[in-house]
Formats: sequence, C-alpha cells, structure tokens
Amino acid sequence: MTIAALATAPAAGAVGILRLSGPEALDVGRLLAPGVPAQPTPRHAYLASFVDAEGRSLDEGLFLYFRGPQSFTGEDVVELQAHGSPRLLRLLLTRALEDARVRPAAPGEFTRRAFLNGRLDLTRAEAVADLVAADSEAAVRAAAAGLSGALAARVQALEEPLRALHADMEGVLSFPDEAEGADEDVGGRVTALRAQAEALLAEAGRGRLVRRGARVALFGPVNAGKSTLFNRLVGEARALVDDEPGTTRDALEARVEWDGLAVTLFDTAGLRETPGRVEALGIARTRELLAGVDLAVLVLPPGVTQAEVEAWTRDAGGTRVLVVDGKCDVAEVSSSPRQRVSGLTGEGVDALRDDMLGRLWGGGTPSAVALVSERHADALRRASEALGRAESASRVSTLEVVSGEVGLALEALGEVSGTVVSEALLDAIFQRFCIGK
Ligand SMILES: Nc1nc2c(c(=O)[nH]1)N(C=O)[C@@H](CNc1ccc(C(=O)N[C@@H](CCC(=O)O)C(=O)O)cc1)CN2
Ligand SMILES: Nc1nc2c(ncn2[C@@H]2O[C@H](COP(=O)(O)OP(=O)(O)OP(=O)(O)O)[C@@H](O)[C@H]2O)c(=O)[nH]1
Ligand SMILES: [Mg+2]
Repeated sequence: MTIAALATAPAAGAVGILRLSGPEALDVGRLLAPGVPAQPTPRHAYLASFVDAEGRSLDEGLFLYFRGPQSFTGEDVVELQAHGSPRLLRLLLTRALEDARVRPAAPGEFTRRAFLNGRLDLTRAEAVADLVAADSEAAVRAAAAGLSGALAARVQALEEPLRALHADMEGVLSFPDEAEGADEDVGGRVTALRAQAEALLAEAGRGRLVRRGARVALFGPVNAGKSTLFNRLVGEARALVDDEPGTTRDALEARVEWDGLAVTLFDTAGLRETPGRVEALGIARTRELLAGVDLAVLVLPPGVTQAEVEAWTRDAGGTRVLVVDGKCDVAEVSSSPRQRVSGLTGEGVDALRDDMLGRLWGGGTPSAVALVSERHADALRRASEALGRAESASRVSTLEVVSGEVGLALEALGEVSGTVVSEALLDAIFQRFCIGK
C-alpha cells in the first residue's frame, strides 16, 4: 500500500515536503501535480503547479520522483516540495489521502520500509532516529557514524565468525566424517567472540552519555559557594546567591554543551545538620538527586576537616565524587592535592570543567563512540551470556550443547543487526520515530 506523510515539521518554514512511498506514489503524486509527465525522469526536479480537486492552483513547487528500488525506501517515492505553510501542506496531504490507494504513514514507516527492503540494516535505521533526536554535537556525530554503518560493521564482525563457528559445529554434528576437524578449538573461538561481545557491550555507557548527555550535580555544605560556581559554569546568573546559609532549597538545573557533549548541571541545597523544615526537604532531595547523576562534585568551603569531607562524600551514595576546594580566592593555600576553584573570580573553573569531562568521558572523542542503545545492550548481554554457557559447555559437555548455545547467541545478535527480528520488535523500535520519517 502507498503511504503518505509530511516529511517536514508542522511549522512555518521556507519549504515543506509531502512524501509518498509505494506502488501508487507516482499516480497519486500526479493527481496533485498534473503538469508532470506520465513518465518523469527519475531524480529530476520538475517545477510544477500543485492543484486541488477542482484543478485550482494551491502552490507552485518542486516535484521529485525516485523510481524504486533507487529511493530511500526502495519503493517508488514522490516528493512534493511546496512552500512551507503548514495549512497548505495539510491540504495537499488530505488530497493525497482522499485516494483509496493511499493511507497515512505510521511513525517511522518510511524508514521501516527502507529496512524491510534491505536499504538499511537495523542499526542504521535506528541511527536515523538518533540523528533526528540528537541535541548535542557529539550526539549528531555519533549518530552520523551509526548511519554510515559504524555499529553495523562492529556487529557484523561478530556475527559472521559466530555464524561460521555455528556452521562448523553443525557440520561436524550432521556429517561427522566429512567435516572432521572443523570443531577444533571451539572453546578458544567462543572465548574470543565472547570478549568481542563484551567490548561492544561496554560501549553502552558511553552511548548513553552521548545520547542523553551527562548529569552532574554540585553538592556540599551550606554556603560553600555552590550556586556561585554553578552560575559561573552555566555562564548566567541562574541561581540565587547569598551569604545566608541555606539559600538554595529546590535543585536547579541547566543544560550546557562542553566539547560537544551535552551536560545537565544541577545546583543543590547545601547539606547541614540542623536545617529548618523546608530546607530539610531540600536536603533530602539533594541526596535523591545525587544517587542518579553520573558525577557529583563536592564543593568544600575553606577550613574543613578530613572527617567532614568523608561524611559528605558518603552523601553521594554510589555516585562518583570529585572533591574541590571552593572560594580559593580567600582560602589559604592548603597542602591538599585537591582542585582549587573560585566561582567568584573564575579561577580554576576551566580546569574543573576539563577534569569533569575527563572523569565523565575518560578521554577519546565523544563522536567516535558506537551508539550502543539499551536495546542493543540487552541483546548483547544475552549473546554474551549464551557464549559464556557455550564456553563452559565446551569443557564439560557435548558439542551439541555448545552449538545450541552459540545458536542462541546468534539469535540475540540478530536482533541488533535486524537479521532476526519479530514484528513486535520492529513495532517497538519504529514507534519512537516521528511521523514522516
Ligand atoms: N528531500 C529529501 N531529503 C532527504 C531525504 C528524503 O527522503 N528527501 N532523506 C530521507 O530520509 C535523507 C536522505 N536519504 C536518502 C537515502 C537514499 C536515497 C536514495 O535515493 N537512494 C538510492 C540512490 C542512491 C544514490 O544515488 O547513490 C539507492 O539507495 O538506491 C535518497 C535519500 C535526508 N534528506
Ligand atoms: N570569596 C568568595 N566568596 C564566594 C565564592 N563563592 C561564593 N561566595 C560567597 O559565599 C556566599 C555563599 O555563596 P553561594 O554560592 O550562595 O553558596 P551555596 O553553597 O550555594 O550556599 P547554599 O545554597 O546556602 O548552600 C555568598 O556570599 C557568595 O558571594 C568564592 O569563590 N569566593
Ligand atoms: Mg546555593
């Protein structure tokens, strides 16, 4: 069936696109643009009049025809590139949908068809959605790498030898005479492939960091200068600052982009023993927040004891803590090896920023990351577990058992590349796309 949707956002813009894909795309497209020849040259931009049912002109725009399979979806595709009026585009879409051979496209359905027609593997189709959703430079670059097949190549480098191993073992099991020796060093091959799966799985954390951005909270005792430092890092006077201890109560957040990486910074209510009622609520909220961030920065006022530092560090729970000496412009030069920073003068702030990025990111360039999603990670984990069982089976059990586990690992990996997918899995994946993508 032919599908239709607006390919551009429903807002006024210079140009808006109505896209059709399917066997009737050209026919229906020509109903809207009757001036276009019956057999248009593929990929040629025709300047055409777009008309309503009575033949009255609605707009003058470009008409593009892609003949399947040389198109994004692999089917016949037609684009009407009109002036970017949302109301005009809805008129054109409605007109296309009046034809019984056309229905509205579901979210992600163009890309889904591209996948089903073998134009893209699943990792690349998902990279399309990542690219549309990317809101930092690192996220754009990582998604672009995925779109050009970076993750697909890594998955393939795992899937192919795994399939060969499986075939070797099945060969020995079915034709023990002909395939003799093909099952040599099965244990070693399984171990190597498992390590490869684990390495890919280990990228999931970095993938999450790039996709969602990092979350960093400033915390510490009241009056340490957290809000002043927060404002300095954000580059705006977002938080209230006062010499009265307990100024910040609700946590504040601000989003910045550092070296291309999106970072959500939180300023929190200062910690102290005997707060008022409202302030105590703020402190409870600080502890809750600290548990969920990627990095907690403990800002110390001058003259604290080691015991205090340890007690505050425990407030961060399991979250990594970076400890800094604040108000360094007035503090005596201490012997502590800690980073010194002043939100008031800006001293040490750039170094602090670099240190935070280093701890969050651990070097390398954020754009080089393979965007391993939670979905990929889940499948990789199952693949790796099956390989773990295959590994022990290779020592204590029969070849049949080893081969069975390797088969399970292959199935799990197939969910990443899309060689083994169910309708339900595809529904779940493409649901998060926007309509028209
Ligand atoms: N106007 C417009 N811009 C767009 C898209 C679109 O559909 N329309 N895209 C869509 O979201 C993206 C581009 N993606 C595309 C991918 C493949 C083909 C295509 O025609 N592929 C053929 C020919 C390849 C070639 O000439 O090298 C093929 O793969 O056979 C077109 C667009 C981004 N920009
Ligand atoms: N000399 C100096 N004073 C600072 C610095 N940072 C903050 N102050 C002062 O210290 C006081 C407290 O600053 P805030 O930034 O509100 O401190 P806070 O840690 O957010 O405090 P609470 O929200 O109450 O926990 C204010 O009077 C600031 O002007 C600094 O780097 N150097
Ligand atoms: Mg504050």
